[in-house]
Amino acid sequence: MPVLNGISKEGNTSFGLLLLISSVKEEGRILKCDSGGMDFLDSRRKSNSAGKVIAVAFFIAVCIVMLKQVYSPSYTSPDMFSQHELGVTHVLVTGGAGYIGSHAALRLLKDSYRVTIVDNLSRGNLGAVKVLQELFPEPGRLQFIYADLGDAKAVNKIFAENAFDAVMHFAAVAYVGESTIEPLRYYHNITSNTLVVLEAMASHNVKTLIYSSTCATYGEPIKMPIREETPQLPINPYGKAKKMAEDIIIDFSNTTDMAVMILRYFNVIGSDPEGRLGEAPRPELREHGRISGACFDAARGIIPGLKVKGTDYKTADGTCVRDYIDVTDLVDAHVKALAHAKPRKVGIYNVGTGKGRSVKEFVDACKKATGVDIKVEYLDRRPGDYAEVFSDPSKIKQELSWTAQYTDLQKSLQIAWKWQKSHLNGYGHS
Ligand SMILES: O=c1ccn([C@@H]2O[C@H](COP(=O)(O)OP(=O)(O)O[C@H]3OC[C@@H](O)[C@H](O)[C@H]3O)[C@@H](O)[C@H]2O)c(=O)[nH]1
Repeated sequence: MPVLNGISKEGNTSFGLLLLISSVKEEGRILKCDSGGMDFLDSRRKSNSAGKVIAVAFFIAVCIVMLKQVYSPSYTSPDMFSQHELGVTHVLVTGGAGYIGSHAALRLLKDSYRVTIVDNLSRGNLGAVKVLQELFPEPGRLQFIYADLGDAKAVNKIFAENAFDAVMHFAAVAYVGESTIEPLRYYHNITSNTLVVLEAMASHNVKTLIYSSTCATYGEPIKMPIREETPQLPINPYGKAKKMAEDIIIDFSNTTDMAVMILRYFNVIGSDPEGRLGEAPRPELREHGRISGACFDAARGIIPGLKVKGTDYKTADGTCVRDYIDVTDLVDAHVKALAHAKPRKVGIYNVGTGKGRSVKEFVDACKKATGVDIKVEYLDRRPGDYAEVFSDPSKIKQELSWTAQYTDLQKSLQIAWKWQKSHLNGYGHS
């Protein structure tokens, strides 16, 4: 139960009752009281029948409270968010407890937006939300809602209770390797959940969407660098699910006056330069993890070494080439996209540095940034990987006046390393 462990570790009292929930499914509805709750009933049953009635009543009351907790904002009253405030944009950040979503929420809050985070905490961290809450405690700035986007009823309720001006839709599973093993999880979580978000937006008249897409939608183009017009021919379920979500968004937006921005991220690295947030992937998903997480885990001695997956690609040194974009630059692109979003328009932008670096180069930069001589093991290719992708970011530069500022890979890794070193258990224990 990763979610509940995460909650208990955070020691958040407002979530105390959720500890009775025994199963939280990533893409499903929640709620089934666990054996702990039933044992509690059993012991009452033995004593007397009056006790039994009280116990049952108590049990039902606990369940009702739990349901209320789950479907209500957990930090701030929804009333404060139910009205548009003149001149203040209220952004729904799905997946705002995750790595990129939390950095985006921080930037939006710094820029005086009101933010509602919706997250099912399956991959994100309540600890990241708590950091944001401590930074922005004023009423009406930030609320957190624990909910799953696969639950259309819950999503509709959230939209009905809040007056959103825009949606930044980050929430998604995002491991290429995992997507080849569990494709249905990816189509559900990425494609059908996007449908749920779009339907809720349509029902509640929310007209601006910034969508997190990926370079994985291009697959393995013959010509580099990748432009937005480069044909999208994804080769793994992750890329395909994101491409389908893009298609659905575009088709739907053509029938409405929605303002849509689709950002195709390249490989995101780094963390908040002020050290407040970082990348904290779930340890149990380590085998699917991204290169940055693996490098840091190896540098911290959490894993014995880094496994480089594939050395026989047709690239200069035989390892895959990627375009590493710092998360601070990425969230800046989101804020610019939000500012430039126009009704009846779909803007599609690559978000990358324009420079490709091999996995071997990445590992060298990571060794220098951490000062650790990371042990490296060379393995076979990982299913779903493409040899080389890097962006042509000229469209976003021209149209949104955005360019990557953090182009020194080692420096970005150094910033991230600082957070990693001081958060050995991610957001669990510092
Ligand atoms: O432990 C590892 C992890 C990764 N790698 C390699 O490092 C390269 C980059 O892999 P990552 O998993 O970090 O990133 P990917 O390129 O697969 O996808 C990433 O970028 C696009 C985003 O939209 C995706 O969400 C993100 O996962 C690949 O060649 C991969 O095989 C290793 O050699 N060892």
